[in-house]
Amino acid sequence: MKIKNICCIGAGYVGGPTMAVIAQKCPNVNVTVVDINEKRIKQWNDPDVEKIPIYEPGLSEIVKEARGRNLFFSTDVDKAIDEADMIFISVNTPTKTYGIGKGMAADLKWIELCARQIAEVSKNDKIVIEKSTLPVRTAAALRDILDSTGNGVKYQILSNPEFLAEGTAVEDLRNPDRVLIGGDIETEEGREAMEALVNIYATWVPREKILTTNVWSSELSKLTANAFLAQRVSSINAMSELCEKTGADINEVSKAIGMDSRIGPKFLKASVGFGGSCFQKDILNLVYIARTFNLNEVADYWEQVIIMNDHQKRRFAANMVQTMYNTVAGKKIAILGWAFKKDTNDTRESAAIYVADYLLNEQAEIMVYDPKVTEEQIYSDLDYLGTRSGDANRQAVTVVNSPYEACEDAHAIAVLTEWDEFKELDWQKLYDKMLKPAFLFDGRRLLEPKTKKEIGFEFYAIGN
Ligand SMILES: NC(=O)c1ccc[n+]([C@@H]2O[C@H](COP(=O)([O-])OP(=O)(O)OC[C@H]3O[C@@H](n4cnc5c(N)ncnc54)[C@H](O)[C@@H]3O)[C@@H](O)[C@H]2O)c1
Ligand SMILES: O=c1ccn([C@@H]2O[C@H](COP(=O)(O)OP(=O)(O)O[C@H]3O[C@H](CO)[C@@H](O)[C@H](O)[C@H]3O)[C@@H](O)[C@H]2O)c(=O)[nH]1
Repeated sequence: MKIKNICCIGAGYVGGPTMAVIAQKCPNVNVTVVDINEKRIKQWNDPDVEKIPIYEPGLSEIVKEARGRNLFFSTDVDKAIDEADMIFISVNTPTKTYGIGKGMAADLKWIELCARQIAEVSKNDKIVIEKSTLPVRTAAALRDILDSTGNGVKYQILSNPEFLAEGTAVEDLRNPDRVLIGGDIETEEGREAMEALVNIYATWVPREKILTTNVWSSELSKLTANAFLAQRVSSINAMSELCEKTGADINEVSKAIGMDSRIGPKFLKASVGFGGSCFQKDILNLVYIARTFNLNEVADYWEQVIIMNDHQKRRFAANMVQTMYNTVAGKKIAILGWAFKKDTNDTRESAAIYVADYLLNEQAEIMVYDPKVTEEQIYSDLDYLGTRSGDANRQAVTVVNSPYEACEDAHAIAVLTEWDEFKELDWQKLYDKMLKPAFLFDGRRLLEPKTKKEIGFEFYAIGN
């Protein structure tokens, strides 16, 4: 089966970069990324390619090369569905904020809307691909909806979860550890559909890295991968607290255990807590699924990863208050870094939001500097928590364009994202601008302690 037209519904952090790379690698396939968010599509089409809505190293260059050639961004969802042989669904699947499963289950309303729209518009057979992260067995619901029109159109449903990490999306897409494709391996049509998708990826991914499984294994593998990764971060963060009490150093512990080839060195960096749109949401979803099957021990086991992460964020902020003589009321605190990790402008579930909220409850005055996150986004993150009014957030928080401005007359600095540029700052200059004693809290183990202490900082780092 030769694929000529691909449609991707959802022009977000996954749909945008993933389709840009497919378009670049497969110049003979037309790729149209559609979204109901007009502003987002307008940004993707901005003549100034640096203004595309997602910051990822290397992405603007790819968009520049492929956009207008075989990569298109549009709000005309129906047209793109109609023309496509293959449709990726890459819409958001956040944690539900209402009704049954509130705060735990994945909200599948956008997925269902896509399925209904595909069913309504399609006039010829299609391969429909779950790119979004979904609860295991969602494909069965998609099939029900797609097959319910009775218009004779046949669908093959595949699961093709995305494993890219933000900040390294382009590199991860170009050189994935594996590509996972789940489908109906029992039927000829199912195998053909899987082969069509395998062929797209095989343009640039070695065949042995393309894994095919049944649909349920593929859906569940995505949740499992995120649960395992997040569990490593919570495990090392749990140990960081013990390090702080015992004189052990978490970086030394990480290195020592990571050299065991059975453990491996990655994802053992202690931090102020993991953030991002995926880990928490996917584990909560996993916990919810386990509970619906009455697997309470399984659910409790994974829930602990989240409990530990919430504790890490809270205890970092509490330690700041305690260290600064048990009060930060009226004190100016500079937060360096708002994104949930470096090299992205994404702030979803960023630890910085929760640390700031905690400090604001203690009546601190906050200055924020992040190289990629906008002022509008920072206020919207705080407003979303609903802890205080929008006016109160704007009164207590100031967003600035330079770290030096953030530190003017500050009592403390908290480094909450591991941006490389923070390592290169003129720390003497920052110190000189601050009130004394000048406190420096490193939530990322980014900074070299010795030189900071020599300057005169009261220096505290996670797990030290
Ligand atoms: N962000 C990541 O790094 C990452 C990595 C792997 C997997 N995922 C998963 O991929 C999915 C998408 O994540 P994201 O970060 O790209 O989300 P996102 O919020 O950045 O993008 C989703 C987009 O879908 C659009 N949308 C929603 N319903 C629509 C509809 N009916 N028609 C057209 N457009 C619609 C939204 O307007 C939005 O722009 C989620 O399931 C997520 O769990 C995300
Ligand atoms: O040793 C580590 C590694 C990560 N983190 C933090 O963990 C969070 C998540 O980081 P990362 O996994 O690198 O970024 P994401 O973009 O959230 O990617 C995860 O979530 C995606 C969405 O499902 C998956 O596709 C990826 O494979 C998975 O790594 C960030 O806050 C990191 O700072 C740590 O604190 N210590």
